[in-house]
Amino acid sequence: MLEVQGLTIRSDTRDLLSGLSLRLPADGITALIGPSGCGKTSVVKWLAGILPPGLRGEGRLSLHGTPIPRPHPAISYQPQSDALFPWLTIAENAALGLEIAGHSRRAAMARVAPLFAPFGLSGCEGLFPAQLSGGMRQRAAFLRTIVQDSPFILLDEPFSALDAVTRLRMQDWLLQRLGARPRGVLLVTHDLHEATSLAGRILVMAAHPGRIIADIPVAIPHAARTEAVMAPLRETLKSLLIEDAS
Ligand SMILES: Nc1ncnc2c1ncn2[C@@H]1O[C@H](COP(=O)(O)OP(=O)(O)OP(=O)(O)O)[C@@H](O)[C@H]1O
Repeated sequence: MLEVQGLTIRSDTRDLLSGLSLRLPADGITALIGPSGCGKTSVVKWLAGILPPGLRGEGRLSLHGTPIPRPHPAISYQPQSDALFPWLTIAENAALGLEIAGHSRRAAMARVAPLFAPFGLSGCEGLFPAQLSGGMRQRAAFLRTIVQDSPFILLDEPFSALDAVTRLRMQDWLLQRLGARPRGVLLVTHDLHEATSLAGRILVMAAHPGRIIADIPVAIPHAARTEAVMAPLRETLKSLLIEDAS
């Protein structure tokens, strides 16, 4: 269990978040939804230890009850922008997280190689990020994050640039991968279908200041999450988001 307690994030002019607490179980997906600007990205950036200049965060982070520093090797992060290095090939970018974690380049490359095909990136290994579409770059960034061994993963709108079919494919792939090798995922998304089809828990944030206004467990097995079954939950989430905006 990864636990954040009493997180406050301030800019020079205001408190973006005030006293936010959340728990990320070691298994399954927790979705974080909320209106634009409520602070979702700031929460994950704080967790990843890379809050930008201009923002200051204070809070406690613990792993299985023990306080840990940020950044921490137990946590990997896929930012909203793909953050691929333009001077590295797609294969080198994809392998980078493993190399930083101590794997040799050869071992890291061998580990990422089988994932290019399922990610629709076959033949792109030797290309540079500028030669790929936005959706392809996002898949490469997802590959780089997911291939790492860290038990907790922060995904900030990881599929936002993908077409509908590729997005569904990547979502299925993520569920299968987590089924085979459980990890704790915090998924920031604006897509209520994505949240309700993937998450075991949905945290709803409100703005001014950013805070969590609902923590909703989703106990329905993934195989049973049809449109009709999940529609009432999506309506509940919509009402919470609309109530906050009005
Ligand atoms: N470097 C910064 N300096 C000052 N304020 C910032 C900085 N980065 C973000 N903010 C402010 O923090 C607030 C929260 O931004 P954040 O990106 O965390 O929201 P979000 O919920 O992830 O939004 P979105 O859904 O649009 O991605 C916004 O009001 C934003 O203007």
